[in-house]
Amino acid sequence: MNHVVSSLKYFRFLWWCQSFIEFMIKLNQVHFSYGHADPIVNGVSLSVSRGQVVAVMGPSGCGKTTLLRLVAGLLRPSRGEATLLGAPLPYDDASALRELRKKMGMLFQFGALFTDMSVFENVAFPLRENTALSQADIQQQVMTKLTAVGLADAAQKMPSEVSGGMARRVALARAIAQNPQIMLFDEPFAGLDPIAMDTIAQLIREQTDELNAASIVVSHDVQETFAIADYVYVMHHAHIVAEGTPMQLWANEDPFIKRFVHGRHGLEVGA
Ligand SMILES: Nc1ncnc2c1ncn2[C@@H]1O[C@H](COP(=O)(O)OP(=O)(O)OP(=O)(O)O)[C@@H](O)[C@H]1O
Repeated sequence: MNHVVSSLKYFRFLWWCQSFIEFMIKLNQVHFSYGHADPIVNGVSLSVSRGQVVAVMGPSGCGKTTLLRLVAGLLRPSRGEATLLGAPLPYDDASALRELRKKMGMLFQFGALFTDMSVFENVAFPLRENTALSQADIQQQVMTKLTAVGLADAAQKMPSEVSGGMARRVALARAIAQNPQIMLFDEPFAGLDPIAMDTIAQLIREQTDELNAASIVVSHDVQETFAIADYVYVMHHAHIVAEGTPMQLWANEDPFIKRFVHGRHGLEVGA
């Protein structure tokens, strides 16, 4: 009897472990090119499990944003497979894709705010569009997110009345308004001062932990990104050329990785 109980405990333990290593995002040998041009993403595999912040870094033009668009299902791989929440992306089923996107929060590089809506309404927008929350719940959720990005006082301002850095934080609050399970951030630190950068980085970490979500951060900023990432992929010329924990990449002796990680980040594609 004891034997059976301990076996059951063991299987429950395995199941518990599995829930932690479950991949929320998985790309398997994904290829993509725009039209007939050279591949922009060439045989890329990556995975992100629950509660992980994974960074994709690399020089300008190496294909990072394209990779994020492939994860979001905005682009379809020419070869390979993209799996989200355990199932292949349903490219041919628009309504399934729409439902899936409701579980995603995306902050894209040029994700502009709606200029004719207040900061509050910008953050409320996805909640009004995609949920049946009451006005009171929307009010509470929006103010929670605005407080998290340090902008509760700016709720009634219009986008034209806030600075560029503040607008970016509003866009971030909007991206996480629905408590998404998958969060995709394209250059979330661009145009921010060091304090705001730190706030945003910590917020990405905290939201990922609180929601037990899976986040991908695309960034050039080694310091901020390494501070919050569990795992990092480095892209160059459409390929993943290195991967590991921030500590492992910090210690990587490859000349390209050393150059990227330890200083001169402004590498061009041909570097
Ligand atoms: N819609 C498009 N049509 C054709 N080519 C594109 C398109 N979008 C991006 N590209 C090209 O794909 C390559 C990779 O672009 P991508 O934006 O993915 O790079 P990135 O690594 O995110 O760059 P950055 O760090 O500068 O944002 C670039 O050469 C770019 O010009």
